[in-house]
Amino acid sequence: MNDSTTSLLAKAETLIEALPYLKRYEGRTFVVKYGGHAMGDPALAQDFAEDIVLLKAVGINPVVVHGGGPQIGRMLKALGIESQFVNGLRVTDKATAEVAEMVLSGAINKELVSWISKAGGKAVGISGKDGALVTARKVEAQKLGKAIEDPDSGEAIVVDLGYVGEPDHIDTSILETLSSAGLIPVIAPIAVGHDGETYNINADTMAGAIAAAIGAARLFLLTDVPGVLDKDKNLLTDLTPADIEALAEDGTISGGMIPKLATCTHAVEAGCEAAVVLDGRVPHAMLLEFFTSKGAGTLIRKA
Ligand SMILES: Nc1ncnc2c1ncn2[C@@H]1O[C@H](COP(=O)(O)OP(=O)(O)O)[C@@H](O)[C@H]1O
Ligand SMILES: CC(=O)N[C@@H](CCC(=O)OP(=O)(O)O)C(=O)O
Repeated sequence: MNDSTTSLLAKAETLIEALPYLKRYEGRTFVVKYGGHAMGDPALAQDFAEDIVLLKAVGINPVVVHGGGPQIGRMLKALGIESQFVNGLRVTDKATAEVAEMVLSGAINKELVSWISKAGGKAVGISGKDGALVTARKVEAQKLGKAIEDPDSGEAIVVDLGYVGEPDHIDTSILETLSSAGLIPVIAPIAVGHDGETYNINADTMAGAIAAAIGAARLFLLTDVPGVLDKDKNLLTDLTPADIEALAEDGTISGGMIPKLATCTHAVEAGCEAAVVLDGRVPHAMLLEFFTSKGAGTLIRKA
C-alpha cells in the first residue's frame, strides 16, 4: 500500500469510527458555548464555524451560546469604565450593562454569524431577549472569599453585583423553530429581567440553563485550558457534581472555572446528558472529542 492509500484509509476509518455516534445523536441538540478567550484567533474561529456546520449537516442541532468577557473588558477600558469581578462574575452597573449588550449582541454575535455563513451554514444571531427565550432574575449579592471579613462585625463582606442575571424562565420554542427550519441559533448572554431591565449573564450559566431546558445530549464549554486541571496541572478527565463541590471547596478551581463547573452541575442534574469542558484553542476540538473514541477535555456526568 502506498502513502496516499494509507492516508485515504485512515480518513475512511475516522468516518466509520464516527458512525455509531452519528446514529445515536441524530436529531438531538448540542449546546456549544464558545468563550471569549477562545475567540482571538481567526483560524480557530473558522474551524469552530466549520465544526458547527458539520454537526448541522449530519442531523445534529447545534445551538451556539457565546461569551466575550475579554472583549467587554477592552471596550470598558477604552471608555474609561472600571470593571471588577466577584467569584467570576462581572459587577455590572447600568453603563456596564449597556456596553456588555453592545459588545455581545452587537459585535461578537454578528461576527460568529458571519463565520458560520462563511463556512456554509445559515445562522441567526439572537440574545435571550429575542422570542422571550430567557427571562432573567437578579443574582443574589455574593460573599467575597472567606478570608475577606468586615473588621468590625467579623462577617464575610457581601457585594451587590448590580445587573447580573441568571436565567429564571426559559422558553425554548424560538430555538425549536429556528432549528427545524435548518437555521443555527447563535445566542448572546443578555436577557430582560422581570423588572424590564437588561441583565448581563455569564455565558456559561446561559449555555447550561439552555442545555438543561432543551434536555440537550451535550453541553460543550470551549475555553482556553485543556479541561479542568488538578493542583499539579494534570487533566481531570471525568467528574461528577460531588467531585466539583470538593474541587471548589479545596480551592483547586477559581475564577471563571467556578461558574463554569457550577453550570455543568446544574445542567447534568436538570436534564442535559453530559457536559464537556474542552480546549477551544485546539483545532476541531469538539469534533475530535465527539466523533472519535479518544475523548478530550473533562467530561461531567451525574454520578
Ligand atoms: N482548576 C482549574 N483548571 C483549569 N482552569 C482553571 C482552574 N481554576 C481556574 N481556572 C481558570 O479558569 C479559566 C477559564 O474560565 P474563563 O476565564 O471564564 O474562560 P472563558 O472566557 O473561556 O469562559 C482558565 O483560563 C483558568 O485560568
Ligand atoms: C455576569 C458576567 O460576568 N457576564 C460576562 C458575560 C460574557 C462572558 O461570560 O464571556 P466569557 O465566556 O468570555 O467569559 C461578562 O460580563 O464578562
